[in-house]
Amino acid sequence: MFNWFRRALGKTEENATVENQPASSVTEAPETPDPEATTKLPPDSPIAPPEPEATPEPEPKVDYLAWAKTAFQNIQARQAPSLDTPTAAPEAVNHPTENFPSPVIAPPPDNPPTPQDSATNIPEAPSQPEISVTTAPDSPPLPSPETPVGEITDLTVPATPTPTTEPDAIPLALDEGFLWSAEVLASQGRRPEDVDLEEITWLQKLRQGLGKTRRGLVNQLKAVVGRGPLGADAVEDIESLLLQADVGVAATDKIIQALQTKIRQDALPADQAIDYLKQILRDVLEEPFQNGYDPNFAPQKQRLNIWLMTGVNGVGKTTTIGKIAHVASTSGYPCLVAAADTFRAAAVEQVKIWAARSGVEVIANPGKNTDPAAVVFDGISAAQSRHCELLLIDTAGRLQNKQNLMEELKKIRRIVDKKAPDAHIESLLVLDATLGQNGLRQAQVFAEAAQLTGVVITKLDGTAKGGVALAVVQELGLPIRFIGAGEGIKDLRPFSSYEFVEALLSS
Ligand SMILES: Nc1nc2c(ncn2[C@@H]2O[C@H](COP(=O)(O)OP(=O)(O)OP(=O)(O)O)[C@@H](O)[C@H]2O)c(=O)[nH]1
Repeated sequence: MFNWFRRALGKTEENATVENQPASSVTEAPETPDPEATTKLPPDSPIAPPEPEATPEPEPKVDYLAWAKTAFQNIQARQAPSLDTPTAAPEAVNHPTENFPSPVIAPPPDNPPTPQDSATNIPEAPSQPEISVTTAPDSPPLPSPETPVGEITDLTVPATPTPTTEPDAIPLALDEGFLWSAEVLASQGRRPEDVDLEEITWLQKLRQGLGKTRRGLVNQLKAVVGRGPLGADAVEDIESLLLQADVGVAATDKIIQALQTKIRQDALPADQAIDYLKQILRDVLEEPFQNGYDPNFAPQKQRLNIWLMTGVNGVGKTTTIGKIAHVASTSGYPCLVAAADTFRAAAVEQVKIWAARSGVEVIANPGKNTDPAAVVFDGISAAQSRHCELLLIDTAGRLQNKQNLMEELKKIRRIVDKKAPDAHIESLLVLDATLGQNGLRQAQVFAEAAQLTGVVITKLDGTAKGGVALAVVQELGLPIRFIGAGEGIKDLRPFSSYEFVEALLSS
């Protein structure tokens, strides 16, 4: 299994750090965001006006096709069925050459994460919480490094069936989608031998999900910016395009101001203007990192991390909990779920189903209208006694009224702070991207009561336009931590502003 959190931390091998993290993503940020951080950009400023251009060193030109073929070969070799007769595992290809050698075996990811070992002998819990024990599904054996070398003949191989066969696994093929994904990864400085099929699959899903918005945006944007310096009419055109993409008024204004500043100086050709627009969107998405939020988001090892999951019903909160549990447990973080959405009995059952898919245990209290604070208390006790590193707490998405809901969230937070003072706590709001600006209003309601520290955006594979990501960052100043693009257990990944913007604007 691919360790998505190690990737987010800019590491693809043990203790190796890929030199590809964009500058803004490696700044060490204090642990808890300081809203009054001095680095806050003045409210009315456009994106920081462009620095005087230093003559950059010419970037070594990457042969993206060679890079993609090398990555493809390594992935295909890892997909090849292992045979009985072990053979020496030659070095992975990492120096693409024109006439490609026959595929070589890249060693399987080092120290692959062990599946969540679900404790079967549960210690007597002090209270009477019900603990549903699930065992991690038998993960398929990793291809042995001795997998034999074979000639590449068929460039399309079926994707390896995953333990829970994904509804729409994308077959591996060296096609346009693979090449696009490879270029996105290569341009971040990744090495072809490190790339995993899961990364390619995810990037293709993300690009598909944002395809409709991208086609609309890019074609019309190119027509507008291609006319040279932005005049009033051009600004109006771009403004309406961004608003139609759910970017929201505040983020749109900021983007337009930055674009005008740049294009007023140079009559940029359309492609360069689009590249500059990409940079502006990345700057908007990464602004929380300038204000104290850590750009690298992963549970801290050897420590209890508690992630409170909030959001109204229907946005995909339960599904998201199951998906995050899957990412965490397959990335080597012992994980537990506390079903504290006790307002709806069905919610507890639903969380159990999703957690079982990820082989993660659920702490729940049977019975009607159980006190969610008691479930949280039991969940933390269980996580502490089992030295879990990640406790996901599902909270109510709907109560009799907003006031009660907010009070309950505050009470849960007080329990967490009291019971686990040393835990690293995140409070993540789950937002449905298809709700567009309505989702933003929900976010504002939760922001204060739930002491939010981040956002998860779901349903980017549906009719979502994607712009809500920019709107929510601009309005709430919160970083996006995950995005979901499908109903499968693997359809949620840590958020990358670079990859999101490429999927939104790169045709
Ligand atoms: N297409 C798509 N559907 C999603 C995604 N995430 C969740 N869903 C679907 O959205 C619906 C609601 O998901 P839930 O996880 O039940 O939402 P919830 O917020 O827990 O809502 P309640 O179950 O009412 O508490 C389900 O049908 C999910 O399959 C996504 O990324 N893409």
